[in-house]
Amino acid sequence: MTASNSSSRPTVWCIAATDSGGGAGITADVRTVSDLGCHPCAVVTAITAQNSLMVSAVAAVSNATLLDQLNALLLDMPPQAIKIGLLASQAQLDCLAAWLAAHVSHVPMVLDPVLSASSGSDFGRAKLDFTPLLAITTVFTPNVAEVAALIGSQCSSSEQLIAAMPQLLAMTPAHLLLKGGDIDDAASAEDLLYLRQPPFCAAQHAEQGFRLRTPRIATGNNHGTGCMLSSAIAAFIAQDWVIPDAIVLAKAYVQRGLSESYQAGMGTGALGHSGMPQCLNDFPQVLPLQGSLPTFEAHHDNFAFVSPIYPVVSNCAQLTELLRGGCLTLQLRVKSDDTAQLAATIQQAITLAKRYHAQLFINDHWRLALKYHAYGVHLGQEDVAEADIAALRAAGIVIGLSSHSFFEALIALSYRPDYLALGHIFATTTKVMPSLPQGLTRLQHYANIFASAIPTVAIGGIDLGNLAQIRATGVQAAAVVRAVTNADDVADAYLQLQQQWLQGETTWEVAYD
Ligand SMILES: Cc1ncc(COP(=O)(O)OP(=O)(O)O)c(N)n1
Ligand SMILES: Cc1nc(C(=O)O)sc1CCOP(=O)(O)O
Ligand SMILES: [Mg+2]
Repeated sequence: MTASNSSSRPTVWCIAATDSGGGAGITADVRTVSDLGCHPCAVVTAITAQNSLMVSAVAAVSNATLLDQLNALLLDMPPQAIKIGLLASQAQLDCLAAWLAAHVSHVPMVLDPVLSASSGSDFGRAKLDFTPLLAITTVFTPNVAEVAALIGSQCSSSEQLIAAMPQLLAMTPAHLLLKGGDIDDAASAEDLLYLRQPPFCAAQHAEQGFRLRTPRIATGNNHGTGCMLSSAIAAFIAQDWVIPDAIVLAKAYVQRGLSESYQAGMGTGALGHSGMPQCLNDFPQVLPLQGSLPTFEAHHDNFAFVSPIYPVVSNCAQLTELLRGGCLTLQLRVKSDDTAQLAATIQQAITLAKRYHAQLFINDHWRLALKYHAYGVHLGQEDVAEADIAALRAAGIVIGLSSHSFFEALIALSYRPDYLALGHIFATTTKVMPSLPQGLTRLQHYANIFASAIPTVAIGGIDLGNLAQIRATGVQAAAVVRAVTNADDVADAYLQLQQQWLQGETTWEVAYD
């Protein structure tokens, strides 16, 4: 057995107060960060005397002691992400903000303002001015009571949280995660997310609000939920998940923590810590902030890829060769502004595919797919919001949707597609991608979580050399462009890939990047 490589654990600084009761504060942060595979460093801002029933004292550390801790860490253990929790005074907040701005302003910071705890404790900090910290914050996570204190008016409903957003956005360049768990709703809990433009994410989700909805877990043991959420976000950011993914993964982690919460003391008990989220049901639904999704008929429960190798081509000549070669799952992806030519090509392709009873997906052009009665459409995140999904459903057209992150996959699932594409796995020259290649380790996470709920297909940089590893993750299909279209004989290239996939069922093991 080999020891795990300590350098593979990113460092997360937790700047927060102790909780003598063990369920919240820096105790919860350190457990969370460690449980999620990062190394936690603990910078104590105050020592609290508390149990599961009450907070009886908060003793601030001096600014000198705070700076001693930070300077010691900076010398030896620079952070990949920082979580900031309870701060004891305005002087401490100002001192911390100045130090962070001077030394680590490039590091992503998650700020949980901790003015009011989910256990009901009020730390008496309602008058803190967070302005200096908010200028350098990456993700800001106030709850409803904290939003009320920040904007100086009543806030106890989702509508009031939405109304508060412009005022909060004016205070900070951070992404906002407004926690609605304390809003009175028996069935579900809903946080509101406002995304700026996160790095390595497509622009279509930037500067927009979303509802992150989870079923409410019936437990009174929720001490430290805000601490756990913010430190989990920091841990996932430190592991290079894009910010929307860090947020939905952290939400899933807290949801599981609530499911596995336990009584500790006579009052508000503590949360379970159960590692990387594994269960789709723990993830929030990602819904638009305004309006609602149209209600769709159920997706085609029995859709399956006939061919696990799914070539994506741009013309009818290659489509014909593939159909003759026995390929029964294909996509026509034509990027052209010539509308007459486009319509003719799509109509011809649909007619051809029907002759072979093939599953032909039309990329992007859902109106033409409807008009010419295609078997299926493949839509990107930018297409799906404006596509008439209800009309496609009513016409019996099978729908595949793209995703490039957990966040996008959750958006896609809210449209109830028939399959989910996971991209891009390896580097590709076929198209310019805003996202980074996901790699096999991440594909394995996606497959673990999504592949049992919906057929999945991996795409991006897949060829004969890496197909076996893709197959081993458990996705149901691999979509390929260049591996087929650049071959002299496209049908032969397809057959080799198909053969490799079918052979690989028992003989290959995944080797992670
Ligand atoms: C199987 C499959 N997966 C993903 C894509 C990408 O679709 P989209 O996001 O719509 O991007 P474009 O293909 O339109 O550039 C796909 N085409 N097929
Ligand atoms: C069209 C497309 N969509 C992607 C996604 O990630 O959504 S990657 C991609 C190109 C895949 O081409 P190749 O197999 O030549 O790398
Ligand atoms: Mg598209």
